[in-house]
Amino acid sequence: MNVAQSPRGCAGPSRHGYLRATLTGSTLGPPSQAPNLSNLRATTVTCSLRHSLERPFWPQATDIPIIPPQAASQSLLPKSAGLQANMDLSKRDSMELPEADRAFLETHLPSSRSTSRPDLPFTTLTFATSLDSALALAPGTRTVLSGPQSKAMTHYLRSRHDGILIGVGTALADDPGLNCRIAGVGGYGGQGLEGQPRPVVIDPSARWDFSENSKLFQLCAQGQGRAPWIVTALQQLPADKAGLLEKYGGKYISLKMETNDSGRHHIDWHDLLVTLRRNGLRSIMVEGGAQVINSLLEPQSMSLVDSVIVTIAPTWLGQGGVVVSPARRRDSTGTPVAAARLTNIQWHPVGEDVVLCGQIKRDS
Ligand SMILES: NC(=O)c1ccc[n+]([C@@H]2O[C@H](COP(=O)([O-])OP(=O)(O)OC[C@H]3O[C@@H](n4cnc5c(N)ncnc54)[C@H](O)[C@@H]3O)[C@@H](O)[C@H]2O)c1
Ligand SMILES: Nc1nc(=O)c(N)c(NC[C@H](O)[C@H](O)[C@H](O)COP(=O)(O)O)[nH]1
Repeated sequence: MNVAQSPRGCAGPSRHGYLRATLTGSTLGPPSQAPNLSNLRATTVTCSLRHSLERPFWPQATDIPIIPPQAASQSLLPKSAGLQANMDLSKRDSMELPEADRAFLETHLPSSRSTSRPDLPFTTLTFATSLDSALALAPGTRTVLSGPQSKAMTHYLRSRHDGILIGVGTALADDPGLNCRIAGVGGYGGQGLEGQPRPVVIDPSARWDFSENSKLFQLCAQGQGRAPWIVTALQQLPADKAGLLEKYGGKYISLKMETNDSGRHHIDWHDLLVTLRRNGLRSIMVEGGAQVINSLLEPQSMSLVDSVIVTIAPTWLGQGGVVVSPARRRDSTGTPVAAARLTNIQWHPVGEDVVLCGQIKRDS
């Protein structure tokens, strides 16, 4: 089977359009732990760099394992994974990212590229996706996509940014730690909280019912992470939650947000990023989920993104997942056009995944 697709798994901007597969010969190759497609000799997927709009045309993944078994124990992990077996238990949770797996990132990171706007943080959009552009099997379902090496890469990215931003949907689904577990950063053999990013959660109506038992606050208590800043549209804040945040050095940030007819909030990304910069965050990695990413990829916001680093796992999650797919865009004649395109592209195999780095093309 040989197909050309957009990062979200589409073969064309519309049923009658034709996606120009601008990458010849660059294929992901047969995923080493692909679902059992024994009737196919090889699966070659050529990923174009354009977000198209149509629903993915991949067949429903029904009778095939949707998540290949991860290496069940450390002893199965290749040494290069940085998660060697028999590690010193005091660093049990920490990871390492070999130099060979980090050098290619350098030109896409804040230190080597400062944002051209001093009032804004350097903003990196980074997430892990399936071959059909899904972040998770279903809303509210935390789904492991990254292999151990690209997971370590994500944690390395966290050590290189002042802040890490998610939406409340991710906080509710994952109970995430949102810290960095690279060996040598604060809490993992380093000083204080050096290298630990500030978690930022967009939660307009304060839906996140966090407590001392939330993973993030447990890490704070252990000196292995920072307390979150929660961005809300509320002026009156829940006192108990505000008290818990303050206890660990976090806070609510109230920001004016537009609401649509159904009462859904829509943050102004420029306002948010200026506010975070004013609070001292010089760089932010936006990790997801899909609603956060799709809104940041809207025409009026996408120019705020300085760098894109996407981990593509060799897995189809099938229809019904949480999909990254920006809103439809049309040209002046009303014809559907690609929503966004990357430029200055680099593809790097990391373990069984491939990592795509680039910048959003300005005339996207
Ligand atoms: N694979 C990955 O890299 C990755 C990363 C993050 C999350 N996830 C997964 O994605 C799922 C969560 O994604 P999701 O899309 O459901 O939720 P989300 O994390 O995008 O949060 C959605 C909520 O955040 C707020 N929000 C988001 N964008 C906003 C905007 N522009 N203005 C105002 N408020 C905004 C709203 O309250 C919205 O309901 C979970 O299953 C999680 O495990 C995967
Ligand atoms: N890079 C990446 N690969 C994945 O397979 C996956 N599921 C996520 N998901 C990101 C999301 O933001 C998760 O909530 C945090 O990754 C939680 O993980 P931590 O507890 O912070 O380590 N990210």
